[in-house]
Amino acid sequence: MSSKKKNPHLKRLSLVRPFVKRLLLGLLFMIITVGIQLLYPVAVSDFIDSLADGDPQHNYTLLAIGMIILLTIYAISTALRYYFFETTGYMVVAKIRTRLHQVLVGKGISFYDRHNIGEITNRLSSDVEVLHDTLTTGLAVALRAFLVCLGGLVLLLITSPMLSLILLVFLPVTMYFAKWVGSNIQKRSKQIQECHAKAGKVAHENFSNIRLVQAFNRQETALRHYDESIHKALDVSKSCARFVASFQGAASLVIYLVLLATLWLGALQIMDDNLTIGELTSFVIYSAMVATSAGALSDFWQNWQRSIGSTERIFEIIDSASISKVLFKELTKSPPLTGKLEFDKVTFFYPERRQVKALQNFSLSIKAGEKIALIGASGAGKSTVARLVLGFYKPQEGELYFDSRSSLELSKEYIRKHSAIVEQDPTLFDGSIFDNIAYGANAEAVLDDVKRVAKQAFADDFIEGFPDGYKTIVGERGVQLSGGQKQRIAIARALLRNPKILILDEATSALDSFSELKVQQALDNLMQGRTTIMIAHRYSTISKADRVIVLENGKIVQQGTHEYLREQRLGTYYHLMSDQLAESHST
Ligand SMILES: Nc1ncnc2c1ncn2[C@@H]1O[C@H](COP(=O)(O)OP(=O)(O)OP(=O)(O)O)[C@@H](O)[C@H]1O
Repeated sequence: MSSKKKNPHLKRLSLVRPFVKRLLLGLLFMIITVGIQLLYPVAVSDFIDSLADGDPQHNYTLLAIGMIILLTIYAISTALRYYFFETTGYMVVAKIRTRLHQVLVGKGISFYDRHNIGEITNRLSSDVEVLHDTLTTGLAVALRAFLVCLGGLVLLLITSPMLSLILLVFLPVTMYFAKWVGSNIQKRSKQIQECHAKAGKVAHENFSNIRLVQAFNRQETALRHYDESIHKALDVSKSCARFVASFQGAASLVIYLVLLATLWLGALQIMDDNLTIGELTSFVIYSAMVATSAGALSDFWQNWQRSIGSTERIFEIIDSASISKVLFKELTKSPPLTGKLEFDKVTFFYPERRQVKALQNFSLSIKAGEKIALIGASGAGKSTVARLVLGFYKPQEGELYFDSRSSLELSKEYIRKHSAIVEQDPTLFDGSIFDNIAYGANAEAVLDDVKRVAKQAFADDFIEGFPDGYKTIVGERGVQLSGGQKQRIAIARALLRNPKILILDEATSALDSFSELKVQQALDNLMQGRTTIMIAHRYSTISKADRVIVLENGKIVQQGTHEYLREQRLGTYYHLMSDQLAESHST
C-alpha cells in the first residue's frame, strides 16, 4: 500500500536496490574515469603555458609518462564501469521480466477477462525494454554526466570566477527549458506507446486467429487495422521528432553563442593579464565538458520522462500481485477432498457484466462420487458453475462448501489439486504428447504413468501409431491432432491427476462414431469413483448421470433422474431434449 504513495521517480529507482553492490563498484570506476577526465585540461593548460613561457626546465617526458599511466587507468576503468553498469542493466531487466511474468501467471481469471493477451505480452517485452534503456544504461550515462558537470563547474570557478558567471546564468535557464521540453515529450510518448500497444493487440489477434482470418479472406482488413495503429504511432513519433529537432537546433546555437562569448571575454582577460592562454584553453575544455554533460543530462531527463508511462504500467501489475494464501502444509499434508460439494444460495455476476446475474440463488448439494449433468440453453450458467468450483471467481452472495468446509477456508490451489477439467476444445501446449499428458500430474510423472493413463483414455494406440510416439509434437494448441485425439489426450491428462472432482465440458460438435465411441469409453473410465459435473448436450452423456440439473437464466428449474425428467413433458428438459428424445425412441 505504501508503495503506491511513493514518489514515482524513487519508486523506479527501487528496482535497482538488489544490485546496489554491483552499482557501487561501477560507480567507483566511474569516479576514477571522471576524475582523470577532469584532470586532463589541467595537464593541457600546464603544457601550453610552459610552451608559451618557453620554460626549458619543464620535464615533458615525465608529463608524457604520467599522462600515459593515467590514460591506461582511464581505459581500464572505462571498461570496468561499462561492464558493471551494462550487466546490472540486463540483470535488472531479467528480474523485472521474471517478476512480471510470475505476477501475471498468478492473476485471477477476471484479470484476463479485462485484458487482452497482446497488450500483456507487450508489457513484458517493450515496456521492460524501455525501462532498461533509461533505468540502467541511461542512468549510468546521466550519473557520469552529473559528476562531470559538477566537477567541471567547480574547476571552472577555480580557473576563472569571472568567466564562470556566463555559464552560471546560462545553465539554469537551459535546465528549466529542458524540463519543459521533457514534459512535452512525455505526453507525446504516452500516445506513441498506446498506439504501439494497440498495434500489438491487433497483431496478436490476427496471428492467434490466423485460420479464421484466411478462411474468411480478411487479410486486407487485418492489414488495414494494423496499418492504422502503426501509422498513428508514426504520425505522433514524427511530431515528437520535429519538436525534439527544433529544441536540439536551438540548444546547439545557444551553446556556440555562449562559447563565443567566453572566448571573447577570455581574450580580454588575457590582455589584462588576469588569465593565461593555458587557463583559457582549459576553461574552454571544461565549458565544453559541462555543456555536453548538461546536454546528456537533459537527454536523459527527456528519456526518463518518456518512459514514465511504461514504468507505471509495469508497477500497476507488480503492485497488484495478490498474496497467495497457499500453505505448503495444506497442499501436502491435508487429506484429499472426498468430492462432496455444495452450492449454498449462490448468486454471482461477472465483474465485467454486473447487470446480468449468471447464477441466482443457486443451491445444489452433490454427494461424493455423484455424477451430475448440467443442461440448459446457451448462456444459462452451466460453465459458470464449473468456473466457481475451480475457484476462478468468487460468488458475491452465498457460499461453496467442499466436504462441508467453506471454500473461503481453503486455498484455490488445494481445491484445484483435487480437481480436473476436460474442456470442450481441450487446450494443449506446443510440446510433446508426453509433456501434455504429464502436465496433469501433481508430481513428476514418468513414461510408465503416462502410458498407463493413455491406455485408459484409449489414446495409447494412436499415439504409438505416430513415428515419434509419445515424443510427437502436437503444435500450437494441438493443431496437429484431430478433435477426438485431443479429447483423449485431455482425458489422459485428467486421469493422471486422479482428481476427486471432475468437470467435463462436453464438446458440442459431433465426432465421427468411432472417435465418439472411444471418447465415451475414455470418459467412462475417467468418471469412475469421482464426483463429476458434466456440462452435457448429448442424450448419450446425460443418460449416464445420476441426476440431471436443468438451468435457466442462472436458476435451477428442474432436477431429477433422466428417466423422471423425460416424463415431465411440459418442462424445460423435455423442451431442450425433445429432438434427441424422439430420436432415441425411434431407434
Ligand atoms: N467472462 C465473462 N464475462 C462476462 N460475462 C460472462 C462471462 N462468461 C459468461 N458470461 C455471461 O454469463 C452468463 C452465463 O454464461 P455461461 O458461460 O455460464 O453459460 P453456459 O450455460 O455455459 O452457455 P454455453 O452453453 O453457451 O457455454 C451469460 O449471460 C454469459 O453471457
